[in-house]
Formats: sequence, structure tokens, C-alpha cells
Amino acid sequence: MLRTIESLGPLAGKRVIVRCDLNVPLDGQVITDDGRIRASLTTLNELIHAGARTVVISHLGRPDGAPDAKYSLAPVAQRLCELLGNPVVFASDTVGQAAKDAVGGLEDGDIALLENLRFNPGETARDDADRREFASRLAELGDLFVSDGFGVVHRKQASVFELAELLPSAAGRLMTAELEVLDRLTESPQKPYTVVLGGSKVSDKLGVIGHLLPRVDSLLIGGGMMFTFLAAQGHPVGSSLLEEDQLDTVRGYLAEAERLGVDLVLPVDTIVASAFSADADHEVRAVDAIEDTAWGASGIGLDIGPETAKRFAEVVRSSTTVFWNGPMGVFEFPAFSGGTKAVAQALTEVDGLSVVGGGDSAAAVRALGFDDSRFGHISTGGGASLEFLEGKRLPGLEVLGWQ
Ligand SMILES: Nc1ncnc2c1ncn2[C@@H]1O[C@H](COP(=O)(O)OP(=O)(O)OP(=O)(O)O)[C@@H](O)[C@H]1O
Ligand SMILES: O=C(O)[C@H](O)COP(=O)(O)O
Repeated sequence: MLRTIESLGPLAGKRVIVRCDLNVPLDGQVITDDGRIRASLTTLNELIHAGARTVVISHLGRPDGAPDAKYSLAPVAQRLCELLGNPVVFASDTVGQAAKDAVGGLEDGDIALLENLRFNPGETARDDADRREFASRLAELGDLFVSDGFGVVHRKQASVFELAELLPSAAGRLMTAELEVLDRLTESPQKPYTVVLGGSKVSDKLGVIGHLLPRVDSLLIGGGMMFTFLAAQGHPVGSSLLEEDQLDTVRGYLAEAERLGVDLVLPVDTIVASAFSADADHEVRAVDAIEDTAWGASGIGLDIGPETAKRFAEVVRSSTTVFWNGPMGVFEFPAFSGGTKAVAQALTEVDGLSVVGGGDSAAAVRALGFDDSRFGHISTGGGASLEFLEGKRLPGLEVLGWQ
């Protein structure tokens, strides 16, 4: 049974550390999608109103265990303050003097945000003892711990796992809301059940496919992920995103899909660009002709093509349950956003349950003008929701009592 906030007892006057996933997309200092900040507000408002002294912690991006200004949470503190309508004290470090001063200065109902957890090597250390050492320094800043960063719950990291062992801990409201919907997808998805995969974290997400194949009726592969499949079928993919060391694994998935009778749908066309940029020249090409443009092997596939988009949309629309993770192309560049838009539109037309998972996927649908309410659920977790659907035991959930 997942422990919830009620299990922590009275909160007034207590220093409550809340692990959120405020890993939002940034363009310089500008937050391009604040969905993950908004999703954290329910828990934070509840703690504020209960008179807790709230200490918010999060990572942003993947800095290398040392401070790096481009991954600072300062813009997030500013946005959090606007959304809460409350001052947010921002500490320029995580376990140093600035954090101690910020937390020490909190009154009941106040809130502070500490700097990016991943500026400290202990947060993501492989060695258990190193993570534990960092977690114990974090634990000194709080009396209680609320884990609400669903997007990071698949990571065995100090602020997700060890900290929850060190302090009385419970799941926050976002965490429980996410689990309620995703549980429906694992327990009894209504058929036909389709999963759509794309995005750029290819090696992170390929592993999920083997576990999903026995559970789904159709699996559609687009985004950066498609090129490893196309290459596995013998197609040259130019300079597109490719995980060469995964080719054998992918061949295994293709064979397994056939054996299980799963409809594994790969793109038939792609938009090939001269370079990775918003204004690059581009042409639609069949997937066996990616290198047949004037750019030859330097051409890059940046979106699924129109014929593929049409086919994907048809499969999605005729499904009763759909889970989608990972944009179909580089949606941040308008010329390569068509595939993502077509799939998003089809999801809004599903007569059943449609779930969008992932920080970038959620950002994509919003950037393309789709309102959250047009989907059954928008999950803040990309990798996390996929690993949950795989049926994996997630460290950040187990430590909260989830079986
Ligand atoms: N063909 C492609 N080549 C390169 N990048 C691509 C391609 N297609 C999509 N992308 C990129 O994939 C990124 C999103 O991938 P990611 O796997 O991180 O998605 P997510 O699961 O929604 O996010 P998260 O895992 O952070 O929650 C986008 O920034 C998009 O530009
Ligand atoms: O964006 C995400 O999926 C989460 O914030 C986790 O980030 P990570 O993949 O860098 O651990």
C-alpha cells in the first residue's frame, strides 16, 4: 500500500521536503512548457495551507554533477512563485550554507526551492554509499519527506530513494493521481490497445518494447527511435539518430512481434533534412531512399512522413486504449512537427482512454495547440510511465510501500 500524506500526521510547523520533477523544457532562461510545475501545485498548495515549511527539491536536465548555470532552477523558482501566488525563496545551492539559511528562515506556510540536485555528484552516484551520504545531508534539512516527482520515480537516485528511507516519507498527490490512471493501463486495458513510441531517448526506451509486445495489439514506432528499426531492416538512414549497438536487439523485437501476431507498424516515409535546424531544406522520402537526396549520407530524418502520419492516425483512432510516449519528430521546429500533430489529433479522437506520457510529449501537444482536457490523461513521466507499464519494480515507488 502506497503511503500517502495522511500517514505523516500533522504538518503545521514541520519542515517538509518535497521531491518534485520540475525538469521543464527551457529555451535559454525561458520555460517553454510549465506543465510539470503546474502538476506539482496540488501538493504544494496543500502543504502551504497546512502550515508546513515546504522545501522543494528537483533536478533539471542532466548536468555532470557540478554547478552549470544553464541548468539552474532559478527560472523555475520565478514561475513557481507566479503560479502559487506566494513568494518562493530560492537557494543557490542544495545542501550548502545557502540551502541551510533558506530553510532556517522559513516560517509556517512558507516555501523554498533549492538549486538543481544534480549539481551534486552524490545525487546520481552509482555507489550506494555516495548516494546515501548525499541523501543524509538533504535529510538534515527536513523532518518529513513527500515524494511527488513521478517523472523520476524509475531512477534509483539519492533524492528519490535513499532520502525516502531516511525520513518519514509518503507519496504526494501528483504521484497518487498518476498511479491511479497508469494502473488502469497495466491491469485491464480495453482492447484494441495501441502504444506509440518516439522521442530521442532511444537507448533508455528501447528496452520497454520487449515487455510491451505481449500486452499490446499494435505498436507504432516513430521519432528518433524509428531509425534504429529501419537500419535493422537494412535501410541506410544517413545521419539520423541511430543506436548501432541496439540493432540485434531490435531485430529480436521484429521477430518477436511477428511470432506474437502484434502489429508492429514502422514508418513508410520520413522527412529528410539537410541539417538539424529549424530552417533546413527538407524533402519527403520513402524509408528505403533516405540517402537519395542531394545531401546523401548527411541527410537527417527529422519527422515521420505524411503517409506514415496518416497510417499511424488510423491505427490510433480505431483503438480503445492508447498510450503515447515520445514526439514523432523534432516538433520544436514547425517544419518537422506535422507527424506529432497528426498523432496528437488522432489521440483526441479516441473513443476510450488516451494517455500521453512524458515531459517532452506533453510539451509537444501543448505547443501544437492541444488543450490538456482533450486527452484522457497527460502523465508527467516519460521513462517513468514506460517502465511502470512494463511492470518493472520502480525504486521510488517501492520505497513508499507500493507493491
Ligand atoms: N527524428 C528525430 N531526431 C532527433 N530528435 C528527435 C526526433 N524525433 C523526435 N525527437 C526529439 O525527441 C525529443 C523528446 O524525446 P524524449 O524521449 O525525451 O520524450 P519524452 O519521453 O516525452 O520526455 P521525457 O523522457 O523527458 O519525459 C524532442 O525534443 C524531439 O525534438
Ligand atoms: O524528463 C524525465 O523523463 C525526468 O525528468 C527524468 O529525467 P532523466 O531521464 O534525466 O532522469
